[in-house]
This record gives sequence, C-alpha cells and structure tokens, in this order.
Amino acid sequence: MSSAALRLKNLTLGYDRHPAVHHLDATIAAGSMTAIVGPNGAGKSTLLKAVAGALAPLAGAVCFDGPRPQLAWLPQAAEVDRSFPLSVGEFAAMGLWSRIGVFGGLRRADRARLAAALDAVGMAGFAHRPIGALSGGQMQRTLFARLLLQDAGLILLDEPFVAIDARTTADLMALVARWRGEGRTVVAVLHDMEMVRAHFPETLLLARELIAHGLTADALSAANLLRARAMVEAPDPFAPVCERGAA
Ligand SMILES: Nc1ncnc2c1ncn2[C@@H]1O[C@H](COP(=O)(O)OP(=O)(O)OP(=O)(O)O)[C@@H](O)[C@H]1O
Repeated sequence: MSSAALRLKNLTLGYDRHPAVHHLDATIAAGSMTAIVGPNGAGKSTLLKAVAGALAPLAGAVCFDGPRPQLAWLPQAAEVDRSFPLSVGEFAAMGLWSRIGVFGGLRRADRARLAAALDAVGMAGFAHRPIGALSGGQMQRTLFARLLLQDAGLILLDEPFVAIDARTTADLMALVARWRGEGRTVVAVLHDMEMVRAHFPETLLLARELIAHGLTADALSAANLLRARAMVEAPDPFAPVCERGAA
C-alpha cells in the first residue's frame, strides 16, 4: 500500500480570507492512525477539507513525502446529498471511478469487488435500494463500502460515527482498524474520547491552532483539553485578519 507522511507546514486555512485554522505545523506519519480532536468550531473539518484538496490554504501548505497518495475522504453525513436517484450499488461503485472512469462499465471483477465491499459492511442484499430510502446507519455503511472500493493509501474520516448505533460503530471501527493493518494512513475527526483513547494511538488536538499532537494519552491530558476549550471560547472567535506574522 503506497502511503506517504503528511506534512502540514505553517498551514493557515479559512473562508473568504477569514482564518479559521492558524499556523499549523505537524507531521502525520505514513501508516499511522490519528484522531483530530477539538471543540466545535475548532477547525477540524476545515483541516480535513484542506488535506483532501477541497480548500486552498490561505498560507502555508499541505505536503506529502513522496508521491501524493491516493486519497479517500468521508465527509460529514450532512454533506452527502441523498436526494440523488442512486441505488446503494451505484453509489458504492463510485469508489471504483478512479480505476474505471466515470463512464466505464463494471467488469465482472469489479462487480465481484462491489459485492464483497457491500458484504463487508453488512449491506449485501441492499444493492438495489435507493440511497434516499436508507437509515442513517445503513447510509454510513454504504459510504464505508465506497471507501473500501477506493482502496486509498490515505483515508480521511469526518465524524464517521455520529448518530450511528453501537453495533454499526463497532462493525465500521473494525474496518478502520483493518486499514491500519494494511499500512494505510487514517486521519479521523472524532468527538468520542473513549473511542479515540481505545483505537487511535495518536491525536492532534486542535482549537483554531495546534494545542497538542502526539501519543493520544499525552495529547488528551486534562490540561490540554482545558486549553483547547478556553481557546475556542475566547472572544473574537473569527478574527477578520490573522495578526500573527508568517513564520
Ligand atoms: N463554508 C464555510 N464558510 C464560512 N465559514 C465556515 C465554513 N465552514 C466552516 N466555517 C467556519 O470555520 C470555523 C471552523 O469550522 P469547522 O467546521 O472546521 O469546525 P469543526 O472543528 O469541524 O467543528 P464541529 O465540531 O462543530 O464540526 C467555524 O468558525 C465555522 O463557522
């Protein structure tokens, strides 16, 4: 599996030139499993968007050691348009697009891969169901099937287990743990500290700027969590200009 270290270099991100994440420096090791943790509005989704290439930095850069790895990004559930008239099978098969092209038909091997992915997420038998008719948990399983088919070296997950029951969470978490064993790099925005402590060896704690990054037990110390909360609750949460000079 081709995986490359991900380097965030003096990264400042924002919208309409208003910075939301300031001067972030961090290296995420190839093949590691990192949780991005922080209060609401800390800039976690913004960071994932930038790593995915969907948001250009205001300053600094997202770099990879070696060639840019194939990347798969699971956005927050609310951002997925389910009104599109697609079946579960058609939706999950989008994970094969990078290999077969948007208009390429599924060959027998692709169909077998699709069936195996739906089976792996517990959605075998749902292939013809419209995605608009799925429960939240079934949709999340379908999104994971698409991720499986993308077969990416770098996997970005934005709150993958929100409003998902314990059984589905455990099933999908087992898939994530398997990706790590396969040498893929996993970066996940998570709010559930218990899950982070149980499954994610490394954590990047963000509160508009970097609070801590390293082993999860160290990064999530009470002092760091307090500091993160204070940073986000501080006045002027969305400064019109970044006052700190570029490093
Ligand atoms: N499309 C956008 N346009 C303008 N501002 C935005 C946009 N998306 C996010 N923001 C702002 O950027 C800041 C960081 O938002 P972001 O969604 O990255 O936070 P988060 O840490 O993921 O929060 P949460 O835990 O609530 O999902 C917030 O102040 C938010 O209002």
